[in-house]
Amino acid sequence: MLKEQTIAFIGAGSMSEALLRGIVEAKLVRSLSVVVLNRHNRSRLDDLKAAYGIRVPETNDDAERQRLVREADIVVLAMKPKDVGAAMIEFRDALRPEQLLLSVVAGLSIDTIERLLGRVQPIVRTMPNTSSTIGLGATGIAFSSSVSAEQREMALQMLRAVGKAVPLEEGLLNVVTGVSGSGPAYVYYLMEAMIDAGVQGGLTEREARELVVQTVLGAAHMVESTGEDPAALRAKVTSPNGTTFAAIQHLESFRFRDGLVQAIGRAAARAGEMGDDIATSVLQQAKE
Ligand SMILES: NC(=O)C1=CN([C@@H]2O[C@H](COP(=O)(O)OP(=O)(O)OC[C@H]3O[C@@H](n4cnc5c(N)ncnc54)[C@H](O)[C@@H]3O)[C@@H](O)[C@H]2O)C=CC1
Ligand SMILES: O=C(O)[C@@H]1CCC=N1
Repeated sequence: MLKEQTIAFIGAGSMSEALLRGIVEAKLVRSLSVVVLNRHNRSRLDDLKAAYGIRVPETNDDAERQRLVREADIVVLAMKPKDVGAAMIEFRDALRPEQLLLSVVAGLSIDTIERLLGRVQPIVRTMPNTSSTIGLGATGIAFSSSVSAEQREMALQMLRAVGKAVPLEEGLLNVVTGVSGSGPAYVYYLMEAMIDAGVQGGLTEREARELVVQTVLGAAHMVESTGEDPAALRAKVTSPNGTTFAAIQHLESFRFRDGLVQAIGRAAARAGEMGDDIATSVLQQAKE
């Protein structure tokens, strides 16, 4: 049961905050069973403690940080990919073989963690997105072979506290990174362009923003609540030789759809490259 677990977050950034807020507010855990560590920025920890009632280390003492990680049932890795090598080396000796490691780090593979630890370990590799902050995240989630059924359930509960979580083979997490991990940025990019167009046409920024936000919200809800394919819904907006038809034709002349498909492929490939870089640097640092 998640409620009886202690959870240590390594890294106090936006992804950690989204996840800890979700599990604390849903009362899936006792707030005092959650501890958050951060490399720098003590005031960030104090703010999280004040907001969610979680625990933070009392000192900046390395031994206390190690102890807090050692004592946890679940350890969440939530630092930037560039910092993961140093963090894994810092906490390697504190980690116990039965602890569940849950990573949100883009590219960090189960294999890299297990090679660094020199053993199999229950590991959950996830790829969430920033909409987790408001409970509307979309997360791909993969499990190492030694994750127990109970640990699997607890990890799913944690991620489902901040949105939807889809269990997948680990090999699919790079494409998930391209589709939904980075996905909010493509939608914001589209929204930026739609707002620009409205302003260029004479709307105020505020008017354009209000109309665009509602359009995007409405379109997402339409797909969800009707269960229809986006293509079928698009066809209903598109009158023969009308305005939408003209706009889509123009987008097609720029190969917009192909461009987006290729962009997502590029993001997925980049996730793979980042994973390779992390593996090289983590294993190199471990040898030094
Ligand atoms: N931003 C996004 O859209 C998404 C990010 N991610 C992944 O989430 C991870 C975290 O991202 P953010 O929360 O945006 O990062 P962030 O930079 O806001 O926070 C990371 C925190 O970790 C701390 N940290 C670094 N090394 C540490 C150590 N050894 N001990 C304790 N704390 C340490 C840093 O001081 C920093 O405060 C990244 O690996 C990223 O790939 C995953 C999905 C989506
Ligand atoms: O841009 C990045 O690398 C991270 C991973 C997914 C979203 N943001």
